[in-house]
Amino acid sequence: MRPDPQPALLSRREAARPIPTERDAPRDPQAPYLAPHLAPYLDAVRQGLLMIDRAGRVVAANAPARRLLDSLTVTLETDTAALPLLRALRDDTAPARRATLRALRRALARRQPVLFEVRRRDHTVQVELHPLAAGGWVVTLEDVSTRKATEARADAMARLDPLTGLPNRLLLRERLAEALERLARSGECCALLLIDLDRFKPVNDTLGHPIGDALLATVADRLRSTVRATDTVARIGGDEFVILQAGIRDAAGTQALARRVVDLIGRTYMVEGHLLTIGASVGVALAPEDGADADRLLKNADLALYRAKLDGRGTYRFFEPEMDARMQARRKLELDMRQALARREFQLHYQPQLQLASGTLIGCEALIRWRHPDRGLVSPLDFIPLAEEIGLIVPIGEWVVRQACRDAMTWPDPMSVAVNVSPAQFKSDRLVETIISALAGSGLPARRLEVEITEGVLLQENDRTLQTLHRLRELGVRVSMDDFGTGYSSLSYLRSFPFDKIKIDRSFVKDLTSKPDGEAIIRAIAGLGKSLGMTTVAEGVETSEQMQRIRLEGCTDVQGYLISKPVPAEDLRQVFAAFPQA
Ligand SMILES: Nc1nc2c(ncn2[C@@H]2O[C@@H]3COP(=O)(O)O[C@H]4[C@@H](O)[C@H](n5cnc6c(=O)[nH]c(N)nc65)O[C@@H]4COP(=O)(O)O[C@H]3[C@H]2O)c(=O)[nH]1
Repeated sequence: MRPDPQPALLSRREAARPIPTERDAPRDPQAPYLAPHLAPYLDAVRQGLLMIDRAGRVVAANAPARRLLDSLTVTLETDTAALPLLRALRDDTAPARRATLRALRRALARRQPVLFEVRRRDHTVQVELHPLAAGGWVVTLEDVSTRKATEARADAMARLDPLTGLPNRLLLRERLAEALERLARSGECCALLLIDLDRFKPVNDTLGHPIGDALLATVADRLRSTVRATDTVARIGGDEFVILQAGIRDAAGTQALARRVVDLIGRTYMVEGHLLTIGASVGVALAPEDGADADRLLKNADLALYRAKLDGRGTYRFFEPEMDARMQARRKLELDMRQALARREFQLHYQPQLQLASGTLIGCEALIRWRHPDRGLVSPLDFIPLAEEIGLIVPIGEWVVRQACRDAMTWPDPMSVAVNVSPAQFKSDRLVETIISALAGSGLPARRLEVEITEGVLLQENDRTLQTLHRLRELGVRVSMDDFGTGYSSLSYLRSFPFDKIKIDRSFVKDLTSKPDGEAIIRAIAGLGKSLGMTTVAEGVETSEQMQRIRLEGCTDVQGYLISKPVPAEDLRQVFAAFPQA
């Protein structure tokens, strides 16, 4: 037997009837809809309530329902047919209205509950239809304008960076999508400028986050002040900003903007009594030539930014297709490097250090080499920075320490071995444990191991770094400061930790004979070392004249091609034999 077909909400004829208007309103509009004895109960309900019978007629409506319908400028009349009434509940926006009607039609046909929202100016009413088992429907109406306004505010907040008030990555993405749509529709081009602050981290680390935050807010103001109202300035990361330049005609305007950004950000800041200088590197990608989708544009702007940083920072670069090729090469290097450890392609070379007073060799610095299957011997300068960037320096550095300790055990006591330790290794937490295990595994006494660090190490998380350095000192490992004088706070770092040794950068040794102040600098550092009880090693000594001067200026040790180039472990015996034993 076929089930009883559910009656339609309205017959065709009824549905075609126009919605009654104010003019047709009965004298007592409440009368037909609620039995007088029910009215006080249903009118007390907060929600609007409409009851629709099996024939699709509104048979009851409480007062809140009438008020809400009124607010939507829909009039309820005697004998109002439900479907035209529901149809009259429409959004002001055509697409939303079509979607609502479609959902309504489907739900009515299948007799399923349906919920939709009706927006009219600043009003939003939520309408919910529930089919009744016996036929007919109950409709609830609720004013959700306040909730909607709160949600809209929260939505807007979720798209803003709270610190600077600038659009965040999410909003930037939306604006970029709109710009690309305009590009497809009307050919209006746009540019994406990716801005990375140079030297922001040291400010944040040394002066604290409140100062860093205030600085970022000022940077945001400066960026805002230099763009047009149609452009978007966004903050998408700690010290990363983006400008989406809309409606550009040629690259000249973008170039001028990029130049302005570098100049503006590079000007001095006064933040809570601190005079600060930072810089900006900018990578630029243009749509459509550098990409017509958001991901491609962002990626290419990022490649251009990478180039700007490589070229010394404080500058801007436009994307060029060869940058992509270079990045591919970098990726290949990265892949090769990841395999190099397992394939035993790394090797240590050692460069001896000579004690000037005794004329004896006191130890060697371990310098890594990569014997690449296709490229031959690769200099650490060509792969250590990348290894640091991608964190691979941690396992590589571990291998260096273990191998260096094993090799040093074959040298005459008390010759020591010095290893370079990168900032990323200090961050990894494993450094001290690795060193303890390398010493234990090789049997090398801690006093024969030396750790060389550069200013880069001390620039990061100072307290934790100093703790690690102190732990190493407690083990008996010596700590030396490498490339002294090349950073801008070398002197202040000498006060923060009792280094055993200062290594004077080879640029000063090179200047020794060519620049008048070369001698004075070496003399000053040697004097400083002496008064602080630290040995001083001059690096990069290539001529006997340089060695002579260095001796006169008071340095204790020398290292350089004059003594020996870095050599493989197996050639060291020969080098040692050429010098008197300690
Ligand atoms: N022109 C000239 N150069 C001289 C002379 N004497 C030594 N050198 C070179 O100067 C560099 C000294 O090492 P560094 O300043 O620690 O600088 C090192 C160090 O920062 C890094 N490095 C090397 N091995 C390691 C390692 O195992 N771990 C880490 N983290 N870094 C390493 O790579 C840098 C470069 O290493 P190398 O290419 O081996 O370059 C070495 C060495 O070969 C000289 O008389 N004249």
